[in-house]
Amino acid sequence: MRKNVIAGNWKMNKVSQEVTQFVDEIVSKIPTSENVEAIVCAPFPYLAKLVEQTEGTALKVSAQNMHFENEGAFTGEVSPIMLKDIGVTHVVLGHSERREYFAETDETVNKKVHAAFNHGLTPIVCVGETLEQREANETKAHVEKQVKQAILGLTEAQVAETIIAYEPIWAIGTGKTASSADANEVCAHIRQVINEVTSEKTAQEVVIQYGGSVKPANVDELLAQSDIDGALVGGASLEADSFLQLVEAGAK
Ligand SMILES: O=C(CO)COP(=O)(O)O
Repeated sequence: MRKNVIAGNWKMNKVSQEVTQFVDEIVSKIPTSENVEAIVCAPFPYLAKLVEQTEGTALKVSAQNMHFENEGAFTGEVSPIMLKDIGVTHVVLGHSERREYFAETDETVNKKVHAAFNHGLTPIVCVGETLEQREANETKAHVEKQVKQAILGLTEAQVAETIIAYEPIWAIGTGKTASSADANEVCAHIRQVINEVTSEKTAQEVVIQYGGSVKPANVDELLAQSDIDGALVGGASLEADSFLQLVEAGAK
């Protein structure tokens, strides 16, 4: 059975003292259930400290981006080797904010997914449509293209380990959540695409999260859907109490 992966994407929020306080408040309370995996996706300056603070606990630490090269003249970038070196386990790739503001493309996402696996990091690959695409009935075709490009060239075992986050762009930070049925329909389509590219067995193993205004009040209904296996959460992951409630919902 697939577990729920609840990942809190802090985006560009929190300073050192807030990071420490967050961890202190929740680390001993994170459920150790086999049904759930809890991850915080923090800004680069706090990753090493977070890895130390969460050592031996059920809370995992993710970066929000990385470069695909191992090293070199890429001023301002962080490599997969560096993330692995400090003990980070996951990396968010292709978030819509990176695609929109930082020229991330399906091609660079694919390179980064390969780099993640080459260095033992688990990628959380974000896909999702704009409001215009949804209204033009292009959601499934768009998401299908993003997923296919992201996993291009991976082995079936790597596809099975990839976490996919379906985040409709119009639902991010807007308070608008896709209805659980609509979200599930797209997540089921993603699973079908993976089935076509790999196999039914692999498609059944892949964790597919929903993201976009997830909060304690709507998480149960979303997680009850057949093809939603967790959530990638922005705003509601910033408060320790609210993040903990989301993880507890995932553990049920
Ligand atoms: O972008 C998101 C997580 O990556 C979603 O953000 P919100 O939960 O704030 O809508």
